[in-house]
Amino acid sequence: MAAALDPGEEHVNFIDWAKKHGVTINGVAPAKFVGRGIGIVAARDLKAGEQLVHVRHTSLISVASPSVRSLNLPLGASIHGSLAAFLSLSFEDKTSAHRAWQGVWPSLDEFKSILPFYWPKKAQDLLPDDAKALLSTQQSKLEADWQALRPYLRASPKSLFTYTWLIVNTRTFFWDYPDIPGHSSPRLPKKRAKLTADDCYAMCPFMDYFNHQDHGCKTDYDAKGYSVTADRDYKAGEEVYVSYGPHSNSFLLVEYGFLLSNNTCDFISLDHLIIPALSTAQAEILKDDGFHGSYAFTPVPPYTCHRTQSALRLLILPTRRYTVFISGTDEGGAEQSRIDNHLLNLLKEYSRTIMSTIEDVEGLEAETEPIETEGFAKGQRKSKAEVEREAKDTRVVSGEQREGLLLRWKQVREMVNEGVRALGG
Ligand SMILES: C[S@@+](CC[C@H](N)C(=O)[O-])C[C@H]1O[C@@H](n2cnc3c(N)ncnc32)[C@H](O)[C@@H]1O
Repeated sequence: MAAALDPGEEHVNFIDWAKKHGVTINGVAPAKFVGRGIGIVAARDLKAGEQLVHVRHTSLISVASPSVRSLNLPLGASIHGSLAAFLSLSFEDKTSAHRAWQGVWPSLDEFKSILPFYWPKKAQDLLPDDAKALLSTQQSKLEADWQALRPYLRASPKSLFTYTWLIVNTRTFFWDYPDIPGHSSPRLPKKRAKLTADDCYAMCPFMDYFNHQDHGCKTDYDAKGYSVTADRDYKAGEEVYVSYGPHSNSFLLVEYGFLLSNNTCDFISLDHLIIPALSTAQAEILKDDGFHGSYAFTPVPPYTCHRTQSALRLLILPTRRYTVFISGTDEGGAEQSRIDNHLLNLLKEYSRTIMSTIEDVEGLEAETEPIETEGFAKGQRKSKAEVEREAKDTRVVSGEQREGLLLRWKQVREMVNEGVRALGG
């Protein structure tokens, strides 16, 4: 069991604040865990089914909260961007009601070492393709939100907006406003029937202390608020997790800044191996049929999903054989060995790329000591020397970043090797 360490004074203050602001805490407490920041520990033996935390709905920060609505942010701005704008303005407001909560979030320096968003370009360029694609989407969304919201941010710098945007990215929970009655209310960001997953999240005090495992405690919500219930018995001192969803390690790395060593939801994307091999006509067919991209390979049977099987069939068989396969009139058993063989060759080719990429990552010059930088998150203005150090920081790969890259590539190599073995290669 990993040691649960004293989290520090600011967390004691926050717990006091949380209890006075609608958070009920039962048998758990925040603690520091090496390599995972703060997490939640069982403060006594816990029984399966016990409610561990309840957070009153009025304590959440969502775009329906009166303090966010009072900013009159543009209706067209994304929910993610609007929450980040609210947090940026709160950070600069010494009288903000959320100061005790902000004080327990990770610092900018912590984000810089773990989130690929802040990594030097040469380290970002060495991420696996699926992680690179996720990072590029993240960068575009953040830039679009900054452009839409900067006129509303008074003197807030982009660096602060970026930090709060990433706080929202790593610390929100799904929330579809069950406490707001009716189909259409001025407090809802859209008519209820039109809400998408991107419209539905909220910051949730204390709940955002829980670290992730692929299986964890049950999280639930209703009009009264959010709750966490023990999924099994826990011994005092054990870390208590929730699941953020069935995410691959590439997703966890880019969106949250960590990798699980044993992730039953892990997979690799084959998009970069299949999509470039498609002709324009084949790509159009797959787009029309809703089968373009997201080709997953898992290291356990059945290894590939229906989308991957469909794309491989279109790629190497006559189009009519693809058509009967996707229509379900023929399961394609007669051609399965040709498909498997093609996949085997793709995996072998990928295996060679992985070997040379691992050499490139090992060759990255790593700083042994992380460079200390002070940020606005601690309410300080930067000196010229600090600004210069930060500029250097963006070019130097830290030992932690290099180790993260190396670990991810080794996990990818293991999954590819498993595929090669399973396909008889
Ligand atoms: C919702 S917060 C959880 C609390 C956070 N650890 C903290 O220090 O405040 C999500 C962040 O926690 C960290 N995290 C969550 N689960 C983790 C895990 N299994 N291993 C390592 N870090 C984890 C990541 O930095 C992630 O971005």
